[in-house]
Amino acid sequence: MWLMTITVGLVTLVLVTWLRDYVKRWRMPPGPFFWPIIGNLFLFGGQPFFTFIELTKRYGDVFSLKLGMTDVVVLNSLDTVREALVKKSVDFAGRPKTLTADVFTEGGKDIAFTDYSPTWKLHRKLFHSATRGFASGKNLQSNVHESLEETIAEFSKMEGRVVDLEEYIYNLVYNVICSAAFGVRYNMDDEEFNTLIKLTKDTNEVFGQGLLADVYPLLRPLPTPTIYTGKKLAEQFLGILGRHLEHHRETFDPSNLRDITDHMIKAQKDAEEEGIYDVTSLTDCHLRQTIADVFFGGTDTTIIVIRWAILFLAAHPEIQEKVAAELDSAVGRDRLPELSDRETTPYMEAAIHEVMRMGSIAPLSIPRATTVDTTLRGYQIPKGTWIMPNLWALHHDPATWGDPDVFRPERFLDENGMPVPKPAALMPFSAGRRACPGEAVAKADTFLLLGGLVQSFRFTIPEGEGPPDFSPDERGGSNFSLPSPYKVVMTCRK
Ligand code: HEM
Repeated sequence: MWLMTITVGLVTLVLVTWLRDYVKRWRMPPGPFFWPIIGNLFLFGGQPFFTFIELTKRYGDVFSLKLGMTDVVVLNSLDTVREALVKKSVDFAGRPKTLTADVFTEGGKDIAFTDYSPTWKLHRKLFHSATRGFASGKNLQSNVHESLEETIAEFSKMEGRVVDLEEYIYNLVYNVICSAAFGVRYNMDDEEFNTLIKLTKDTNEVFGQGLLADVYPLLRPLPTPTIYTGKKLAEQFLGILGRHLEHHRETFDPSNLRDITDHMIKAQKDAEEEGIYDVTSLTDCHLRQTIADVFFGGTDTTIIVIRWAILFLAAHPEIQEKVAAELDSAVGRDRLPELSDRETTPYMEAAIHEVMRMGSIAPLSIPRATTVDTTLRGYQIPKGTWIMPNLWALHHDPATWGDPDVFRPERFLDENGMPVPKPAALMPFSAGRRACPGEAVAKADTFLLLGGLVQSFRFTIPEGEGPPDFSPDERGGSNFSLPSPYKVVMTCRK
């Protein structure tokens, strides 16, 4: 009898919640039918940025879905993204509160996954000034050059062979990020280097697609093996970062800021001296979390950009030749490209824009959440609704780009080969209050790495292979648009 009562009670609760959600939906953007409990879960599988484009045909450029029992609003056009992220930037500046984020951010002490709050604002401000300072300083360039020289030597040994460069690019970029974050450049066989790489890859594997408890918060108290593994991974990773932070504090010299950690310590000290901040939000735990953001925000993204770039250039030899010829005339062949060369290499910059547009590395950005009850296009959006900007849709909209599936850097240049103002619809780093604060570092790294590689090698598709497939690999899921595994042949240009 009691089993029957519990079952009837639960079914009634589920139906009442479902009906209440349906009533709430009347004033929200339209969307497809959703089931009790699972909602539209199946529409989020695979590569949902494609599914969402299909859904715009029926529901328009802004629509509502249910991810389990969580409300999600998807933005599929420049207009809706700008209205939400730029015009109503505070209303849309939150992040969903998820168990995945809590496990890795020691309860929300980082920047990327923390909700909109005074502490987030403070840390973001410090991070922004630290990364800007680092991106314009001389250390970034010399760090990249050192790592690049090693990789160029290694690539030279593989001249003429058919190779998959994924692992090499991963190690190259990871090393560049390590030296940006805490000034250490590792040998490829260094134990700590390989531990860091393994921890990052394991973390992405275990948590890449999030936990069920993220969309069913009632499951949060359940101690699952995945959460246990995640906590262990986070502990080990943060332990290494913590030791580097400690060493930086002991050896800190304000007249020689070596890396982002030093820039952060300096920004922290300045903030303390100004005395206007709550020092309880300036702990080493926060700082360690910020450094972790550099890893999780900067590695995969930059690796994917370089991998897309090599694939697009190998598949378009005439464009690769133009990039190389411009580097030859602006830089020559006796030194690696430097940041000051960016001003005299507009074609290279245009090619990087085009890689970021066609590749759309973070196709759904990082989900936002509304901080208050708000409106969009006259529809109501309740506080706490998850917001997904479909950057892939913006970057592949035929109405904006004409021929979105063609790799054509010229679209960012005028008839004299000079840069045109950056189109508003190009936003690989998103927009508004939470737009990527690592943009300056990412652009500097990409220019130096790609410039050095194209200056040194000609990349070609192996003989006998047809044109490569540019559709993103399914392994990237909803988080990343990454190229499918591919091989190239390298010929030395020097
Ligand atoms: C090509 C490389 C990169 C791409 C395409 C990229 C893209 C993005 C995107 C789309 C977001 C979400 C912004 C939003 O919610 O509106 C983001 C956030 C973020 N990125 Fe990047 N990123 C890149 C490189 C980097 C690098 C190198 C760093 C660190 C040095 C970094 C650190 C962060 C952080 C900390 C956030 C969270 C910002 C916040 O929540 O306030 N990113 N990035």
